[in-house]
Amino acid sequence: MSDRKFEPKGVIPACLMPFNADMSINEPAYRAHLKDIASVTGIAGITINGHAAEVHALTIEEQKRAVVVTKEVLQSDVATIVGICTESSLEAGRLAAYAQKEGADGLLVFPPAFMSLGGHLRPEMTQEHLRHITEASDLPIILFQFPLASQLSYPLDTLLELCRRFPTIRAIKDQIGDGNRHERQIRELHALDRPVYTLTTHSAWLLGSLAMGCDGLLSGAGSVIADLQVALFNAVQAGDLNAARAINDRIYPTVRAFYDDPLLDMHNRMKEALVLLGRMDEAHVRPPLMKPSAAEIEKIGRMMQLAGLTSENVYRYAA
Ligand SMILES: N[C@@H](CC=O)C(=O)O
Repeated sequence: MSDRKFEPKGVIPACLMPFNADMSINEPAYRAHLKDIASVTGIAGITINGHAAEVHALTIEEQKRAVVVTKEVLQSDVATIVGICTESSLEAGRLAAYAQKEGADGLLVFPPAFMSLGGHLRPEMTQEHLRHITEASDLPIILFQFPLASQLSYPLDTLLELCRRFPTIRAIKDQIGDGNRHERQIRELHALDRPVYTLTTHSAWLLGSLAMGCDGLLSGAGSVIADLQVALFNAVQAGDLNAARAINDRIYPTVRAFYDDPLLDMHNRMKEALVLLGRMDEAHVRPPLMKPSAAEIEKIGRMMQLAGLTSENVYRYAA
């Protein structure tokens, strides 16, 4: 276990998971990718086993192996936040305990996907899920607040009650998708007796979201543009709107490359971008994700050019 107490705020990129053509994990490429992200000055940690790493397509053994490999690469230099994404609360508890034993610094807790069939009407089920996790581990938790449209988001009252009941919830990763609700959540989480941070993952409108008072961001796009995200966050924190808008202009073409419909291709496209930028040799995704079309890969290349990103400056562009 790490001896540092991790505070989940600031810029926390979520890494990708490189695969070989036969769909096995490309461990050397994963290690190199982690090193690239970790080389960015100013990040607060790296999230593994998240959407960006195609966690839905990783076995439990692969998720555990990813924790071990990540710790070998990052050691105690950069905080490791482990996604806990499983349909089973028992499995979630076991994964959380494993992550803590292997030295992780925090957990990113996903809602079980089957809860979309009415979980918002049974808040006690979410409490039970979190009970299993918090009894297995006392690591700081980032609770993933899904988009309203997903039917997996926690109603505001439920969210606040979860934060009151489970003191290790220290932040939410917010993808609620509605600006009105987003701002209200930020304010009400800050107003709790034990304030809870908001890490935005509204990666398609980061500037607006950060300006509402977020405490940081946790985004898959950090696998490619972590340095620009750090620069944007710092400019917003400093209240320097002109600088923030200038950085946002550099980020914007990458938003079009990664986050245009259909959203589920976002991390798939980031892999293609890293191949185009010379940071990954190959871009394979596990089905049901499928390789973007040649036309889309061409668009990704064009957007990287528009953003000014090159193999020489990627991860250093904001400097
Ligand atoms: N918004 C996230 C995806 C959700 O986990 C991202 O930007 O990668």
